[in-house]
Amino acid sequence: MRVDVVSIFPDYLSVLDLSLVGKARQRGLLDLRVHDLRDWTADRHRTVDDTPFGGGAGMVMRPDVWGLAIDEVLEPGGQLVVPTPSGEVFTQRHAEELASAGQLVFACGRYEGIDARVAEHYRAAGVTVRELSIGDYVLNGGEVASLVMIEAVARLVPGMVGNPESLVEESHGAAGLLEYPVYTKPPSWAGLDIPDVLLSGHHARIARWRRDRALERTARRRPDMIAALDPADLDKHDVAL
Ligand SMILES: Nc1ccccc1-c1cnco1
Repeated sequence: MRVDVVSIFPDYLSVLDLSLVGKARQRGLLDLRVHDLRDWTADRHRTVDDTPFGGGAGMVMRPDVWGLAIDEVLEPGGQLVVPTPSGEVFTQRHAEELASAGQLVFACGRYEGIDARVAEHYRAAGVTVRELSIGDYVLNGGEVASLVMIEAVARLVPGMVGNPESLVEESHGAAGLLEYPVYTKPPSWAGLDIPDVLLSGHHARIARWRRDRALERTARRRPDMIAALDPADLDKHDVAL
């Protein structure tokens, strides 16, 4: 998979040289390229933004500069990802969909955003354009959101992680529930012991305990996920004793 990131702060993406994504690049599993949007400007000041039509505070990123950059970087069949607070909220489902693309181009907007005609232009040209938010909070730009999405997508690329079983995300995937609490040695710490059932060696009871804790935690923290559970799946969480 090829991933391109276009930003006015390309150094922000240098963290991608580390860890999982860095290893994937070295192993040729991921072709990651970072570009400075200003390389597609023609003026002395390398201008990428201007005042908004209709007035208002802040600046808007120019469509002509973005168009030159995306025209050069986007391959046929590649998808355009525009991190934006006004986008669909990014979920594991989006990560799975994006992981099957041949190329992803992340357009990192700053200021008040990118001129709306950019997304409109590429959609009209038949390009899949995904305007995605990573959550309801304000960031200064799309770089951090791109890092989040690139990590979520890259780890799904075949060969990226050693044990494919670990890809079935406990918190957002296998059972549609949040992860149950986990414990490791020492068995007693700060006057706190681990639940006895986890020492029982009774696997069915352990599985039941874990399912119950996951259901409790999900009901308390993410009632929306409980509401989204397919009743037919509910028996998936049931464990015969
Ligand atoms: N706040 C932002 C500003 C610029 C580009 C993306 C975002 C964003 C993405 N997900 C949440 O916020």
